[in-house]
Amino acid sequence: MTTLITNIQELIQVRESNILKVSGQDMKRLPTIKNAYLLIDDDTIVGYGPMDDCNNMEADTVINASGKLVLPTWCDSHTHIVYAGNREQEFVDRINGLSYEDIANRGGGILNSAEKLQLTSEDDLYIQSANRLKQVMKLGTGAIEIKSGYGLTVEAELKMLRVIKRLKQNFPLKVKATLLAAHAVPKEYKDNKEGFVDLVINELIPKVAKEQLAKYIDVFCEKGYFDLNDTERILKAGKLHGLVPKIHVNQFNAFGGIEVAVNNQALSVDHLEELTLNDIEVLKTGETMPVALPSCSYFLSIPYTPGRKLIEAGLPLALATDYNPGSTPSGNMNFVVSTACIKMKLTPEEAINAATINGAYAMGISNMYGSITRGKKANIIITKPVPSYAYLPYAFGNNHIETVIINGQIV
Ligand SMILES: N=CN[C@@H](CCC(=O)O)C(=O)O
Ligand SMILES: [Zn+2]
Repeated sequence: MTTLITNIQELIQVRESNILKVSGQDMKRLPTIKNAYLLIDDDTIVGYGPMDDCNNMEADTVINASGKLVLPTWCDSHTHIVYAGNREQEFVDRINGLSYEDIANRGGGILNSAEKLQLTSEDDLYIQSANRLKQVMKLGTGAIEIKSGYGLTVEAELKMLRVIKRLKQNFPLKVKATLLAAHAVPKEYKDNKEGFVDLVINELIPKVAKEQLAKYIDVFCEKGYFDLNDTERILKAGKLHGLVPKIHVNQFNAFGGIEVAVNNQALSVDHLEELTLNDIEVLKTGETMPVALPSCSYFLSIPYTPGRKLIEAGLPLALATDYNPGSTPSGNMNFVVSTACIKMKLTPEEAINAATINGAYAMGISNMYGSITRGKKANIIITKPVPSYAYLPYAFGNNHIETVIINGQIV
């Protein structure tokens, strides 16, 4: 089955060669073709070019995209969309003066979500999560990473990962699973964090690896959660079982977690709201993708990741939502792209590169997703009529998407 999209006002993020990420100055460049066509065969991009080259081309379905833009779907490389219930009461508590830390210290936060999740059946958890996934697909997300981490027991973590597996089987978009093995110290281990890290290393990681329920291993490396030694131990144990590190780090404090991640060949380091000059130097020594989560900064009123500094140091940058019930109850990549432009001073070109090809890199899938390239998956967004691609982040909060195509099919 072939689909031909014609008269595209501008085809965005066209990459002739199959590059895996863009860094530094190159992020300012967003290759496009004006007045273009795009040809899809089944689930694959097979052709594109100027309309002048589209004469007499035939297809089973023809979509006229006159006045509209076509771009690759968003690649959201950091989410926690499998969760139970919500935490709007904590939101109100923060409005009334409590901090995220105060709420965590009194047993709320991640521990609150873990309690809810442990009491929720696997089927109910699946239904709640599937609804969120449907919603983000409509918002243009065509590839997504989903973490565990609200289980905090071996059984509840496995339940989360089995739900992610079902989502992967039942939805057309690309799903990559991460074992967020150490997200918070469970109440039962309050005075025995070592014991919990031992459980993660000796039981949880081997079980998850044996059942092939995750590809990546994550730790919340942060004061009051897991320190450098815990992080190192867990990443090493994960690697021994074939899991690739991809960690939460530098959200509230910068104390060397990035170095641990880079030394363990992490695929990405995520958050980085706090960043030292040394962190930037360390990042320059490896292939780890820095990932910014601007919706989290927005929601918690914490600093934005200094994306400009990273890009000006020649580094790449990816953008993701962090969709979760505590710090970012939103999976809207369009808002993320706008907020990166408005608050982090990324140009529209940089933000779109960060949310497509670099997001795909942060999931290890940029060979097949994240750009308009022959042979890549036909995952695309067709916008409503808009004047230019800069209009997308500019007119923030509006829905500019008309059609989302995933694996060659309209969703
Ligand atoms: N920071 C750690 N984990 C999540 C938030 C978890 C929560 O508050 O439920 C995050 O990435 O922001
Ligand atoms: Zn997160």
